[in-house]
Amino acid sequence: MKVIVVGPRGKMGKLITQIAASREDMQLVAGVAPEGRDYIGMDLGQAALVGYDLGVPVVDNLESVIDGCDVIIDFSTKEMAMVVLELARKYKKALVCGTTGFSEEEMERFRAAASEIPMLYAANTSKLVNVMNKLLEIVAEKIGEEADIEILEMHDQWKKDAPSGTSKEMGEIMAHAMGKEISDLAVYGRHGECPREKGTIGYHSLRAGNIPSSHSVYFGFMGERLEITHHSYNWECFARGACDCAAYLADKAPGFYTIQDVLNL
Ligand SMILES: NC(=O)C1=CN([C@@H]2O[C@H](COP(=O)(O)OP(=O)(O)OC[C@H]3O[C@@H](n4cnc5c(N)ncnc54)[C@H](O)[C@@H]3O)[C@@H](O)[C@H]2O)C=CC1
Ligand SMILES: O=C(O)C1=N[C@H](C(=O)O)C[C@H](O)C1
Repeated sequence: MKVIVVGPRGKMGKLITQIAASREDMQLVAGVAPEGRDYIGMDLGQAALVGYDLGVPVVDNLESVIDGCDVIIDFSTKEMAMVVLELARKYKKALVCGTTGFSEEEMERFRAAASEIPMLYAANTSKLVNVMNKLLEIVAEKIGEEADIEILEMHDQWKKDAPSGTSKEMGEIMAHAMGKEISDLAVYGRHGECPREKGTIGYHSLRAGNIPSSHSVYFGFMGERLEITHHSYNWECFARGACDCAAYLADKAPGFYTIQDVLNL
């Protein structure tokens, strides 16, 4: 499978490049970085600190290399992801997008592209987060109406979006399990709102140092609470998952795929 990585010097892009380079089922064909970066034209292996040359370049124009790939892996910014999406559609290339921070309209563009290309969107490519999502679905279905539900997520100081894509997805999963729409339940940054409004889901975001990612969901009852938590120690679990998603698309027809399909959850 021939792979292009967008943002190969980013936290995720670098790891994805390193992991893809180590996989026998993948061949990297280029990295795509923003115009003006001093590593444009450099070997992708050097730029992404793989430790050896890959014999393919980092370019600043996706369109100049897109013909040579089977799949594009995008963990960049919401602006660049939209550019990548349109080019993937134009050239009929499979796309894995793990970028977060999109509006509902932008998410709809990913779903629309699925009639033309194999499209996999995953706000979180960690296996254990997606197992946690299954647990949340069960718990919300059983006790969601009774509990005060609060989501707390922690990330590094550089993260561009809040709340995290994962926490938004967790809220949606729980709302659906309760037969509701998250737009009717969500309260962002609850502090200040007292007493707590019953039947809502609160979101709390904390940004500090280089915390890779933590998500906790609290189900508050009278006299007891249930907490379900995932911590990542670094970003490797997400990068491995991203490469598994790309490999999953190898023989797929156009359609909208999710990490749940990849993990068979
Ligand atoms: N789905 C998942 O499991 C995960 C998703 N993410 C998401 O992935 C995204 C990236 O996260 P990080 O790697 O931490 O960010 P980062 O800031 O370290 O990397 C972003 C990369 O995108 C590149 N980029 C920006 N504009 C570009 C353009 N016009 N052309 C080419 N490249 C461009 C930057 O040069 C940079 O290398 C975020 O939205 C984050 O929330 C992060 C971790 C896991
Ligand atoms: O930016 C990150 O780091 C992460 N972003 C994703 C999100 O917004 O949920 C996934 C994971 O939490 C890491």
